[in-house]
Amino acid sequence: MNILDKIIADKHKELVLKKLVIPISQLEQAALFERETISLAEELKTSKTGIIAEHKRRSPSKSVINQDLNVEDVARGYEDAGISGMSVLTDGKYFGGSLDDLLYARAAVKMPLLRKEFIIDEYQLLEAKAHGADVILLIAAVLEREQIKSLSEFAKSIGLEVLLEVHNEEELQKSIMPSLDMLGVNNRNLKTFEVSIEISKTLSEKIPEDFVKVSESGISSVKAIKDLQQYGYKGFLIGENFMKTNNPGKAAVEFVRELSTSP
Ligand SMILES: O=P(O)(O)OC[C@@H](O)[C@@H](O)c1c[nH]c2ccccc12
Repeated sequence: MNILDKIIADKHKELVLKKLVIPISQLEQAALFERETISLAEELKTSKTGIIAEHKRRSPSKSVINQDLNVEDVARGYEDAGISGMSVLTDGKYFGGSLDDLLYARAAVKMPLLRKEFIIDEYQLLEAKAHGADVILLIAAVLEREQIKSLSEFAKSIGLEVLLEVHNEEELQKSIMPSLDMLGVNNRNLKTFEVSIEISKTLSEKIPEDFVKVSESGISSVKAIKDLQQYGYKGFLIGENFMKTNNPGKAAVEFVRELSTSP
């Protein structure tokens, strides 16, 4: 079993248990369920930087990244840096995140928030909405086309935007459909952890024009972003590069400054 298979097997178990504790009706009654969501796709289309900064305590590939920070401080720091949106990892077992992280980030900032999770069930979309997300991630590597269709359509029906993540051409071809808002190319292979931003470059021309293109993972320099912009990318998902510092907000400010002053 590769790591992705393990994560998904655990997710199935986790969901069975969660549903016993918090029924769907309770999620739908949450105050945040009524909140009007904000569009990340629109933000990326008009933004100069297009950075989506992530809150990530640890990961299966790097183990501990940073366990000492407060998610509200990180969120405020990112927002003050003028980034386009924030990604909040909510998986507990492998990434040290939680739905509470999403909730606290929501309480701290106004910018669009992405629930970064391994989504396999509509229940997780209701959770995302109830905890203040604006956008959800769907990972093509773990979903059939029919699942991508039903999950993305359900997300849209409750006002959530959809970022679909692919890592190769086959995943891209099976996934293209109108209910997606943004197409993300993950530069990291989730099964082997190998990272290369060349993947974003190669796949860029295969992505239909009407999707906002996002490059994800392994981005640590302004040069990489300048390069990717040449390939039509509007969004850049950055986690570790900010989270490994003791002040991710400050790291983001410096990065944004360099990006906006570089030719
Ligand atoms: O820390 P990085 O290399 O900047 O990567 C961020 C983000 O792209 C990565 O965390 C990610 C991309 N897709 C995912 C799917 C699940 C978990 C995590 C991810």
